[in-house]
Amino acid sequence: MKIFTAAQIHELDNYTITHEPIKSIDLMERAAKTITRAIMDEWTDRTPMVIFAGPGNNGGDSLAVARLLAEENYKVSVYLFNIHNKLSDDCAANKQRLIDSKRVGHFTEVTLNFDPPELTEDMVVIDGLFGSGLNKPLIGGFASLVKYINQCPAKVVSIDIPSGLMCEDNTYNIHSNIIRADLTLTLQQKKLSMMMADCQKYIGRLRVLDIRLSKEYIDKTEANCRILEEQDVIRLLMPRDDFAHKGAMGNALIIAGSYGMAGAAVLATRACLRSGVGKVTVHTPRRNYLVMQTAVPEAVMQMDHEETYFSESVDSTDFDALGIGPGLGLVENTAIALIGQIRRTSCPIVADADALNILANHQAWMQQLPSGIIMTPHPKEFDRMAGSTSNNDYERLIRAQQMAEHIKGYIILKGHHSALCMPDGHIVFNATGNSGMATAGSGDVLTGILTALLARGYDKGTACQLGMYLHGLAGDLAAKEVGKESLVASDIIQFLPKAFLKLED
Ligand SMILES: NC(=O)C1=CN([C@@H]2O[C@H](COP(=O)(O)OP(=O)(O)OC[C@H]3O[C@@H](n4cnc5c(N)ncnc54)[C@H](O)[C@@H]3O)[C@@H](O)[C@H]2O)[C@H](O)CC1
Ligand SMILES: [K+]
Repeated sequence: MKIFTAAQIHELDNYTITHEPIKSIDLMERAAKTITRAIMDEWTDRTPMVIFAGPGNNGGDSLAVARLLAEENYKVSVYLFNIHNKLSDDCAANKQRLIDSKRVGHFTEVTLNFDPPELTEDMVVIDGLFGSGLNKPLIGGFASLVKYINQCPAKVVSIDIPSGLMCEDNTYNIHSNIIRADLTLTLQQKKLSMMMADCQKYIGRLRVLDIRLSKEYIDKTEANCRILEEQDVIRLLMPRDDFAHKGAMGNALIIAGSYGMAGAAVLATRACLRSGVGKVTVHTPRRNYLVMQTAVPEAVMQMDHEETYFSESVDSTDFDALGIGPGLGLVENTAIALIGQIRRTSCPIVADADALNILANHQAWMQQLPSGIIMTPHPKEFDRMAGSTSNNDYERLIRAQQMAEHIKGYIILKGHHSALCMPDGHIVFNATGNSGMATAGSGDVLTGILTALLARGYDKGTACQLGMYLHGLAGDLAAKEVGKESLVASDIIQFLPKAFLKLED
């Protein structure tokens, strides 16, 4: 699914109106019918509905919904906020339709003073104050109204987007003046702010409603951000040749583990082996020998000269991909070996965990990274690498996007919806995964998967998309079996085969 900007959404709206063609008021009616059906799926006509409508088309939608619910025998009270005595045309038309229908129990047009109704637990508030046309933070009377709604015990449904929330950047928003919805019914496409973990508290549960806006516009319009879906991923899968032999299926090298962190090497290596690669070699400190041989007998061992840490870069000419970083530790010898390794490696590289922490500690090295490098930081690792803390998830995302463009690399910012920032500035959000995967070792597994896919011959952008999707999907399948609370990183590996099978089906 493409994620359009507020400006593009507006264009999409207009394009639909002129090309379908359909009158804008009829399009609003179509949207309102879809929204009404979604509300009726959730609450019966015994639930009193209180509608707060704004002066624009979001308000127009909600007035139409009020009328349609009343026609379905819902008890409906409506407050239309028209403090500047200026309604959009379709909002004004829907005000008239609502008055004419005579079905709505209570209708107040607020022009000056507002006496708020009592909102009780059994009620549902429909928030149609502002939608994608919001252009500045809410203040004054609207801010007070938002606060009043937020502290009431009623359930809150937002139409299109919680009022007060911007579609994209909320850095300079006033967060106390944003509706905290229980359910958001967004129209046609998700908005960028809906992908941010720190905006989830406003959005609540999210449903995307298809209001049949122009498919032609959606298909032909370039979007900077998109959400990865199963059908996209299935198209990315390479078939496995029936006559494949291990030599042709890729040769991966994992450099991981230090004394006390052998587990990270085990997880990355096992995940790599489970992701379709022909052969995996793991380079790790001597003392990990027994652990590795026992835990991952399928892997080839390559022992470092040192007992407890990675000390010297190795020849990687025979390998098709390198995964480096899990459990590596931060000693200075390792740091020097790491940059040496990155410099002498010509195959694709995945750098994770301590590889990223080392780069963060040696900012000058950040400028020397080979183009095409793949880095998989979680937010804290990213902030360390970027040399600054971001105030919010949007700011961090934009920084990651800029960094990916600058170093011409791929950055997978891990999180609620992991975001892949590509060297050309595009951002791809992952839709799989769950909170149970926020557990030690989960990132090491991703490193292993990515390294395998690269070695197997996927190009970097494809490997990143496929890798993060499979990682999340395996986590979702694991969570179904063991629950999110008990999920550990090994479970993700255990469910990788089922994740591949699901895509291949
Ligand atoms: N494309 C679609 O999917 C469809 C969307 N619909 C609905 O239309 C709204 C967007 O409507 P629009 O009229 O453009 O904007 P709003 O209703 O969000 O508000 C515009 C209104 O508010 C003023 N304003 C903006 N910011 C503030 C502020 N901080 N304080 C006070 N006033 C503010 C602005 O000047 C305008 O007057 C979309 O979300 C959908 O709900 C269509 O109905 C169907 C197709
Ligand atoms: K709204």
